[in-house]
Amino acid sequence: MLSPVIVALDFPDQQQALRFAQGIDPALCRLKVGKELFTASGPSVVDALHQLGFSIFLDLKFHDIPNTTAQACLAAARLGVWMVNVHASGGPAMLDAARAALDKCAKPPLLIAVTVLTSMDTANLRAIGIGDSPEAQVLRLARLAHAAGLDGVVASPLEVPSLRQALPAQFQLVTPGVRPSHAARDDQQRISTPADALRQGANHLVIGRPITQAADPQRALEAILAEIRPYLGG
Ligand SMILES: O=c1ccn([C@@H]2O[C@H](COP(=O)(O)O)[C@@H](O)[C@H]2O)c(=O)[nH]1
Repeated sequence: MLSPVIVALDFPDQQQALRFAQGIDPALCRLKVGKELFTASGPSVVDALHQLGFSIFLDLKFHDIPNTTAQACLAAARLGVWMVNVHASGGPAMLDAARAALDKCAKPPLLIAVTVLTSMDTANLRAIGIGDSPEAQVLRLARLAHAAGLDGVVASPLEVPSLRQALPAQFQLVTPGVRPSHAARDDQQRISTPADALRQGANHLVIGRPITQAADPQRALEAILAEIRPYLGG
């Protein structure tokens, strides 16, 4: 079975990202290219990581009017990435447009919707006018994403049990906010350990700083894989 770990490559430039990637075995994880690295380096970093043998989650979290979002998803698909994402809070018309655009591709990437950022808690939600709990808001947005035919959602591991109960088994659950028990929480609010996230039914674990900032990243990755091995299927 493929590793469920997606390492978040949050580096300031291509050179540092590639230096890191060259020290990691592509059989052990996928990589996530986010806003910092893509803004600094552009599509060339995706090409270079593909050449090293990695599958790429392009985490640009598109959130715009339907046409702009759809065209951005198409541009991402042309890079040959494995997964792309949009914000579910862009609403049904935006989600439908993104889905329709990617359906025109011969080999579309997985299309995933971000629900509530894992850095947000109840107080943050209230500050932007949402009185519901993170769990209720995640579920509402995940249902929208599912209704629009998306392949899954990004949510914290804490919402995985209710998502698994409410949505079909093939709906992909991608969870950042994953922290080995010894690791710092950083700016994440809704967290759990890699083993707990998988045990609850997450498909993919997005993990950045606990691996990228480790003294020995390959060893940190291998330690996480050893912790989750009992919970891997097949
Ligand atoms: O809700 C979300 C959506 C995306 N992210 C991204 O995941 C990584 C997490 O990195 P850590 O260093 O493990 O905290 C980061 O690239 C975020 O942009 C998220 O954390 N939460």
